[in-house]
Amino acid sequence: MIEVVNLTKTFKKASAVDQVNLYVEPGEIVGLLGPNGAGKSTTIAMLSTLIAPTGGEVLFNRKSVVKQPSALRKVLGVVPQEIALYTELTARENLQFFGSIQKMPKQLLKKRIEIVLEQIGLENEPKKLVKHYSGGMKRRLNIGVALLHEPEYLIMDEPTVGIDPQSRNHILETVKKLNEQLNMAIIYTSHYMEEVEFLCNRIYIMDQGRVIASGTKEEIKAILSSENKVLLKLEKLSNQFLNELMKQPEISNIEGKESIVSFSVAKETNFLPMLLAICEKHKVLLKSFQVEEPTLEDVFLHLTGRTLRN
Ligand SMILES: Nc1ncnc2c1ncn2[C@@H]1O[C@H](COP(=O)(O)OP(=O)(O)OP(=O)(O)O)[C@@H](O)[C@H]1O
Repeated sequence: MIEVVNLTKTFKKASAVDQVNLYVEPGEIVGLLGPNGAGKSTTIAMLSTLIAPTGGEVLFNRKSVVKQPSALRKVLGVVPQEIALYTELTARENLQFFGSIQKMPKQLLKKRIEIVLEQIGLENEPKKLVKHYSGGMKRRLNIGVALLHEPEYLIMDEPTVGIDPQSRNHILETVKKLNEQLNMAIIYTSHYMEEVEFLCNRIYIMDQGRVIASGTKEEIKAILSSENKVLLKLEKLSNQFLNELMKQPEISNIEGKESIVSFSVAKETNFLPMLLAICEKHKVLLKSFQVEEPTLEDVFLHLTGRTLRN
């Protein structure tokens, strides 16, 4: 098990990571969710022994990683946010190169390269140079490099940023397979709430260097268990209608865009008579309405007053 205890990193007095506590058990997928600058990359840089903490500890099987980094390094793969590949080489040549600088035995490396190429879905691109790859293919190869030594824990730092939807789905499916078939533990950082919801068993939500919520999806959403989100589809949005909604004390987080309006309301509130009366008053035609359970995005908004992707 990897444990992070009161982990802190300060850059020139500015706190990038502030007293973070988290753990990852073998075989689970843990999500680190947070907006840009939340401290996710800095946390995993310390987790993967790339930078030293200012305070706190990283433990692997109860032993300090700072004092003894090699035990964790042996079982850890890291997929960095930046693509680090040789573009004048093929995928196989890149894997060959990265395997040999890790001093992997020749026969083992040969075998692992074939397995990894299949895992990342690049087995049918033997002659193509990486410079001719799409962004998504490069990301897949970047993941492949981290898989060469068959890690038990894999850290992935925003692996789907800036790639096409097809490659994104491929990466998400690969992550699921690695976890389900090989029991690999994955630490997955993202600012895409849907990815974290789809993949992760447990989630840590970070903001401004701190963990502001953690637990299973259900536990985190239970923070808002007293509220539902209501989505209205109108024929046409009017400002008077929105203003009148904003005056209602029982509803909050009102947003209106084009013909869609959303707001939060306490679960036990019977808001329909009030809503229909406002529609009637402002001659707004209500085409449909939907009551939804809260999402992780709603929890983030509730805790910070901001959206994840602003
Ligand atoms: N080497 C550094 N020197 C100074 N400040 C840094 C350094 N690395 C990170 N920071 C600052 O620490 C804070 C956290 O950054 P970090 O990259 O960990 O966030 P993040 O959640 O990974 O965001 P992103 O998704 O943009 O990578 C930011 O304010 C960032 O500017």
